[in-house]
Amino acid sequence: MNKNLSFSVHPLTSCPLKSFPYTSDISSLPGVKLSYGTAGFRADASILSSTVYRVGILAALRSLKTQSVIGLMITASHNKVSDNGVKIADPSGGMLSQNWEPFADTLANAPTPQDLIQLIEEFVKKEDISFNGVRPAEVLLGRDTRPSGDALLKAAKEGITSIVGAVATDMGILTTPQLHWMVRARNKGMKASEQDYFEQLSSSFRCLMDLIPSEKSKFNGTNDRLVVDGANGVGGIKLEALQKLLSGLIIEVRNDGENGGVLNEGVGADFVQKEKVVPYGFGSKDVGIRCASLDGDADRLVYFSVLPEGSSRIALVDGDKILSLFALFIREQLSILNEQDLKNSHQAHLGIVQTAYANGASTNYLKQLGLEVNFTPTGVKYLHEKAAEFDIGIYFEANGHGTILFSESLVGWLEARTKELSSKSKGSEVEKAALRLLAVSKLINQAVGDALSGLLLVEVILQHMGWSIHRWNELYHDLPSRQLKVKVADRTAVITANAETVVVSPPGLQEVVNAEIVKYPQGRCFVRPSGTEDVVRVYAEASTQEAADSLANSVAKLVDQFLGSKTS
Ligand SMILES: CC(=O)N[C@H]1[C@@H](OP(=O)(O)O)O[C@H](CO)[C@@H](O)[C@@H]1O
Ligand SMILES: [Mg+2]
Repeated sequence: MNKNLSFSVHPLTSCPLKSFPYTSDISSLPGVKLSYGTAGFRADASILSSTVYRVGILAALRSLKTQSVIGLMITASHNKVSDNGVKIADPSGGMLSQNWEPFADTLANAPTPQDLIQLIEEFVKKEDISFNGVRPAEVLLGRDTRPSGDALLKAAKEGITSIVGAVATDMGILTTPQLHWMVRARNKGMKASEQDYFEQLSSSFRCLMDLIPSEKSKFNGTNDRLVVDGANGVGGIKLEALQKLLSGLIIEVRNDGENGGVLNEGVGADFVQKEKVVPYGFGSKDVGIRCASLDGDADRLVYFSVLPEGSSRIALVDGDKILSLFALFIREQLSILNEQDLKNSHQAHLGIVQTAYANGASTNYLKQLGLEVNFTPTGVKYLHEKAAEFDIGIYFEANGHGTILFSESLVGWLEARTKELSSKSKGSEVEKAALRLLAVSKLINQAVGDALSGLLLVEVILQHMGWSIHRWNELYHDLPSRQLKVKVADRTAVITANAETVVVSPPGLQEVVNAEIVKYPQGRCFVRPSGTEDVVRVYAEASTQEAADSLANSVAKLVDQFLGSKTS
């Protein structure tokens, strides 16, 4: 392999690239084609260095194009420890702009260094990226606790600094949401260190705790205790650091990676949500206690309590229920403001965003509260984009990834109004509601779903309501559901519409699925190609578990008939 291919400056773009130390290790693996999906690039860590190197180049170009700080996170989230991945945080702290994803794909899959150089030159020209007289590129780097992180970090740094003048700043081992938070903070000219993150979360948590109505807080010694499964990843370590700044909450972290546990193996939010059993380290001693589980990079959060019968079964409190709890609290504060504050010219609009995987019972519950519920395709980027359309937009995937977005205009109004009220109506209900909303906007990560900030918000709302996890879980009862994966010859043959609830191609499939659904009371079922695995997913819901299983199985058979089994 040509290890240090020198590059001559292109006459048209004057693209001052230096060298290409990582020739493509992907091209030597026939059949491997990477695609920048909802989770960036993910694969076995041993084949990723050239990809991460190339994403380093991409991040530096993105920084030049936007004239802002960009983030590059090395993680494979809830996947196994031998996997790794890489994704980019845009200037807002959100996901990489969707119109750069095709470039990311071609860059990652370019077979030779020459192809790579040509692609970059063409893209730089097309996007009109300038190298002269502009702010040099700056990329913040983060990685999770995976052992492969160090080597991939080195590849990323080399990719970034192959663009002349570009600066790569290593922020260390972080949760994914911490890195996104830092990118957003840097671009807003705010303090952006890890300590600043911890201080913002802990001070807004304290503020919300201080605003709990005294008659509502029925918590006693047992109820301020929370046990957290850290998935043997980065989240548990960070939570242990964060909790030193908190009072009024006792957190015990298990599976923090210190005692030989393997990342995501029998632990973590993905395992708990999918398997609906206790993670390793939990059992009959925990019956009735409030427990939470983070995923490997701490951007997903679910709660659970261990059931008395057996000791491995749990009552799962998933992302839909976290969303419902948040929606109730926000709605309560907004109605105080909208109804009682005569000066409130800002009648704030609250919107809820879910995907088709949200349990139908949660959607019904939210609609019964009078809330507007919107649906988007699966993938955080779609939910986030939709939620940003509201004054306050709450989004969650059932798997526990979500957050609450506040519009800048609402935050500006709340800041001004709380100042005004603090001199004229100090201690009034209206002032408290405005202060609470402002504190939530600072506590909950505005860049991306964040298990640590989500956890603190859940905890303070439960204390505000005086609720146990059982009371919370009783908000509504989930409809029985079943998810299946079908391996087909070509999953891209499945094309969907209406937020992935209707199959438009292959023709005729939706009609036969509909004919199945009508056989089941409260039946709902949809079919979509996964964005992260080479499978077609089938989701079914019905009034009993047997019916949901039977509906899912029949539809999986239909998918198989229409699309043909995978031959390998
Ligand atoms: C049913 C399901 O859980 N789908 C997950 C999964 O996407 P798929 O496109 O379904 O593979 O991974 C995504 C990225 O982590 C996550 O956003 C999404 O919720
Ligand atoms: Mg994750």
